[in-house]
Amino acid sequence: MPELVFFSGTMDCGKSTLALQIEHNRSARGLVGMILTRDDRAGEGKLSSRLGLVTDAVEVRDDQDLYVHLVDHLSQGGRADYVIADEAQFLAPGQVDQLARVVDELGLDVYAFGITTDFRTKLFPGSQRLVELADRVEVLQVEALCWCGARATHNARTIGGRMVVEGAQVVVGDVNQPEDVGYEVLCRRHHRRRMTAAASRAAALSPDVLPVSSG
Ligand SMILES: Nc1ncnc2c1ncn2[C@@H]1O[C@H](COP(=O)(O)OP(=O)(O)O)[C@@H](O)[C@H]1O
Ligand SMILES: Cc1cn([C@H]2C[C@H](O)[C@@H](COP(=O)(O)O)O2)c(=O)[nH]c1=O
Repeated sequence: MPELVFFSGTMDCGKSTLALQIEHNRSARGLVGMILTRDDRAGEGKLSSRLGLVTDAVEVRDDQDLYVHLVDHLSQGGRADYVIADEAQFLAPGQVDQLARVVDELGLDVYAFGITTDFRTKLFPGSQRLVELADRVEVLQVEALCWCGARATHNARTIGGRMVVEGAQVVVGDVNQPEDVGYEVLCRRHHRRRMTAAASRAAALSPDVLPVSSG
């Protein structure tokens, strides 16, 4: 049975790498994928991984009907044996419904990849709809780690190196960007305490935590 699968995790946990591996393994067996993405850091119409791999993709527009896109493609003689949708958190909920229709009515597997929650720990609308509709939600096995060594479960946004909890939901960016808008993955405990790696280092160096001299 064809499936809608949502591969989810924090930023930097290997989602795009897995998307590219699925694409590689299937195309090596002669299958043809329709690769969709939105706002990849590598630029328009790209699906890229931090391991350096990149492939061309269809850049999804705000108002694009993904079911109609697939039907048009197939009816014009194009081929699509499966669909990969990266950065799926940026899809509109209606576009996730259209992907479910691609599975049910066109009989194609759809593999969607994305982060579940934003820097405020709130669900992205597209991810919420994927959790609601997916046949399976898979959490990636290669866990990203918080600076403390615990499994990273949340995404923090930093501006000029300081963690923020207010702002626009969507700001394209990367981890390890302390000068600008950046992101850092944290465990829930340290996300709640707004304790990034830099903040923990600063706290360790603070005179407040040095031993008090008895002399
Ligand atoms: N230099 C490196 N050597 C080995 N693995 C790396 C290196 N750089 C990044 N990675 C791996 O790539 C992962 C990020 O992959 P990517 O597909 O870009 O993540 P995502 O799409 O989830 O944000 C990291 O968690 C790490 O496992
Ligand atoms: C947490 C969070 C992330 N984003 C953006 C930042 C990146 O451009 C993508 C995630 O990409 P990745 O391949 O999973 O690393 O999402 C955002 O816009 N808002 C957020 O709250």
